[in-house]
Amino acid sequence: MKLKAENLHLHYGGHVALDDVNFELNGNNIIGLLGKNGAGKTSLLSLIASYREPTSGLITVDGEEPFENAKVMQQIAFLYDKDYSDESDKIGEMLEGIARYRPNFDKEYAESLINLFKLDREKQIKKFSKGMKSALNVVIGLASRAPITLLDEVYLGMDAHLREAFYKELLEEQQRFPRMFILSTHLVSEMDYLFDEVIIIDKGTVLLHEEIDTFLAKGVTITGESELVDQFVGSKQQLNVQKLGNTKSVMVYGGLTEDEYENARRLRLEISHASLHELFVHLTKEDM
Ligand SMILES: Nc1ncnc2c1ncn2[C@@H]1O[C@H](COP(=O)(O)OP(=O)(O)OP(=O)(O)O)[C@@H](O)[C@H]1O
Repeated sequence: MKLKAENLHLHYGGHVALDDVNFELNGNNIIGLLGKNGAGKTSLLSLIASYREPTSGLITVDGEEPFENAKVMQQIAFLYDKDYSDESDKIGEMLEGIARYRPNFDKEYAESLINLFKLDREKQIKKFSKGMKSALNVVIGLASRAPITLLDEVYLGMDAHLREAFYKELLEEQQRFPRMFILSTHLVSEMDYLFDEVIIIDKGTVLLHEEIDTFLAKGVTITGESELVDQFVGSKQQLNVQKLGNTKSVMVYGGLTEDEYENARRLRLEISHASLHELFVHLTKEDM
């Protein structure tokens, strides 16, 4: 499926939550949607899911706008930290209801996920713990097999074991039934291996959208004797600098050429790649 945002704006009264957002997503990839608190991730996902209408600009799914468009809405599953405090149904009853409007919903798969996450079939959903409610969202999100699945911080409250089970299941499911997943997260270092692409949103605009390998290749840390590091770094964009005695470590953005790698070896400088977490933190810090 093709998901396209063109000059997208969303205002809440006088507050600008999304400011000229543009991107195009094609194909069956897992996309990490990263941004600091309040950057606009949930706002963007709610436009894609047609929970809201853009103030201006366009969001399209295979050329069609999702807002109040039943055909497109069926193609998109949006799972978020929903308030289940009035939900007196048990899990079986709830999934029966969902299966009625989700054409690809796989009940057998849902049952296996309920077992995997050890969700209590006899308990009312409103009595689930926070982690269980999140696991329920994962069950709905995966078993719906919607062509576009949006998971907004869906791990909230899940303990480390549950999260690991979710990540493993997501990757296996993506092998079985490839589709587009967009995952918003603050657990960048824990989830980086899941992503094929990354979108970083900052203050309501898209700071970057890249394939993960291309992006990661751009973040390089050079460590060595201070003067040599300074000489090597020259006018490159510096994301972070650390000094210890006469040793300096500089994280640069933009990647290195083969000649530069060779030069670094000659100067006995140590080169390492920055992690997604490091790149994200330094690209979005306030004084950038
Ligand atoms: N219903 C609303 N009314 C007014 N302002 C809102 C509303 N929802 C969000 N905002 C504001 O819009 C901006 C973007 O919020 P949004 O929830 O999209 O960010 P986010 O990136 O998902 O944040 P977080 O990581 O904290 O969940 C924030 O400044 C927020 O305060």
